[in-house]
Amino acid sequence: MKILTAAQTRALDQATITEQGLTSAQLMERAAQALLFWFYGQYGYGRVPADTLLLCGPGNNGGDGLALARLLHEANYSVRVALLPASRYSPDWQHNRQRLPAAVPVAEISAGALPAISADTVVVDALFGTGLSRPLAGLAAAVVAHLNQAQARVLAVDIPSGLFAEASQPADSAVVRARHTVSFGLPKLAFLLPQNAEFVGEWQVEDIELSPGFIARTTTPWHYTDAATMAGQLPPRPRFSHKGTFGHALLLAGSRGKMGAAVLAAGACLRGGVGLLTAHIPACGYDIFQNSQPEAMCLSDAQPDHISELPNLKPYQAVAIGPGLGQHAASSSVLRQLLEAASQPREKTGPPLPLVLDADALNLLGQHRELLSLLPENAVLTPHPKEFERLTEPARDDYHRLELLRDFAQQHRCLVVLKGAYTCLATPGGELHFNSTGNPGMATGGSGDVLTGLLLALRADARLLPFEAVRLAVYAHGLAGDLAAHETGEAGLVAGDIVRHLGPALSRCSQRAQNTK
Ligand SMILES: NC(=O)C1=CN([C@@H]2O[C@H](COP(=O)(O)OP(=O)(O)OC[C@H]3O[C@@H](n4cnc5c(N)ncnc54)[C@H](O)[C@@H]3O)[C@@H](O)[C@H]2O)[C@@H](O)CC1
Ligand SMILES: Nc1ncnc2c1ncn2[C@@H]1O[C@H](COP(=O)(O)OP(=O)(O)O)[C@@H](O)[C@H]1O
Ligand SMILES: [K+]
Repeated sequence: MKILTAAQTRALDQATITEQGLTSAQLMERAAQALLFWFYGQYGYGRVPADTLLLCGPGNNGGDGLALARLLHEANYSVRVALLPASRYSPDWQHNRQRLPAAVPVAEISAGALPAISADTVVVDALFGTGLSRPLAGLAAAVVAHLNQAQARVLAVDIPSGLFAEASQPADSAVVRARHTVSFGLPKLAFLLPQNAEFVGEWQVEDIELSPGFIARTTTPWHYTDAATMAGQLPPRPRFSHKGTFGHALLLAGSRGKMGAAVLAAGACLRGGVGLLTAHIPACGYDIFQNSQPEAMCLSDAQPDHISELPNLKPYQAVAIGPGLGQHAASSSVLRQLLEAASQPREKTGPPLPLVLDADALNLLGQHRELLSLLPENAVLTPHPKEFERLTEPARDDYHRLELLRDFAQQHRCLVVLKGAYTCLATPGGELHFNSTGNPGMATGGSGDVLTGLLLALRADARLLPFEAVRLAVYAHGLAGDLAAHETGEAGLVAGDIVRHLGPALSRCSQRAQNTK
């Protein structure tokens, strides 16, 4: 799914109207219907809130609010409307103002007459949408401050008023703190960034049949990976496949006290469908590893507590390094040797050895930035924001972090997975793909190691292109976390639960096998 700018969204609106032979008021009616269904979903038919206040601005966002007020009134909700005065109202605002039944109380807001809002009022914020051209000031800002201090349940129409759709607003600007946001057609970039969570609340996107042709023709660096994007992305395992078909992966992981990271990553790699897995681990971890992962092979390092040797890479189709590695100088030297070996072409024409770098491998890269020039094309790096900062610089805000991310992936021709809620995958071509799956239960030690193992499995599978493998791993990892949380609850979720649910998560992304019997 694409994410468009506010300007592109306006053009999409226009294209939909032209292509489908609609009036703009008819499109607005679709938006209002979607909002009405949100109310039905929340309150059912019989349990309507005692007091619903619609705050309506002068543009089409306010027009949506006016249309919704009519629909709610017709559905026997007790509604009242407060209008923000302006010198100009949009034509569809005027149309819906006229259609509002006289029985609905309408008041004009002024500094001395702000609408009454109690903690029990359900407030629809239809002040400003994607037409916001500057931070809110004056009366609009006063209304927002009044609303925010009332602590009422707020539903924002399209986007919380005062929030820019794809940039930071100046600090201390007035922005509505919504509990819910219902948007139309496509998500907005602002919804995906931690700095906006306090304003956006829970968000959802309702389909109002916006022009698919226009969306397909419109270019954007931003994408949202949802279930529809991922359907059928994992190829079926051919009937006559054998373990060589899915690649032999090498995992370099673990140190004394952190063997669990190696075990979790290995488990995820095996559940990710790899053909063969070899783990190279410090000698202290040999028994632990062999006992917990009998399906994997194990190479023991000469050093007891950390990795100091790089195995011969010839047998392997992909290598991951980092989980639980520690930052010993000898392990740092192994990382350097690995990058040097991987930056040499394997065969004359073949792609470079697929690499996945995580955790301490990233911290070591941050300490030795000269190694970045050795990264082979399409190497996968999986930093969380702190690890990413060590590779680049502190970000001013979440939008700046996205810029740094995009630049880094383009400059080093690698795939960077910036982890968190809505994990963002940056490609060498400058695209940013935000992931839709996952939950706060995954904010627990070892979740990232599981992702590394799954990435390793899918990068070893030669049937998947590098970008496809990484996007699939990120999505399936989050989905496995969601399936696990269903069983354990979020607080009770541990990383091993994610491993156990990788199989079902991948199945949901798989194509049905055809002609394989
Ligand atoms: N395809 C879509 O996305 C659809 C959008 N619709 C609605 O239309 C909205 C966009 O409507 P508009 O383009 O009319 O924009 P808005 O409703 O956001 O308002 C724009 C108006 O507010 C003024 N304005 C902007 N910033 C201001 C500020 N800081 N202080 C005071 N006034 C300010 C502008 O000069 C303009 O008059 C969407 O957010 C959505 O709610 C729906 O009606 C139908 C479908
Ligand atoms: N709130 C959240 N919502 C969705 N996914 C999350 C959330 N918190 C963490 N995750 C996921 O869990 C993983 C955590 O990785 P990481 O920070 O490396 O943890 P660790 O080092 O403990 O393994 C990442 O894939 C991240 O996207
Ligand atoms: K709004």
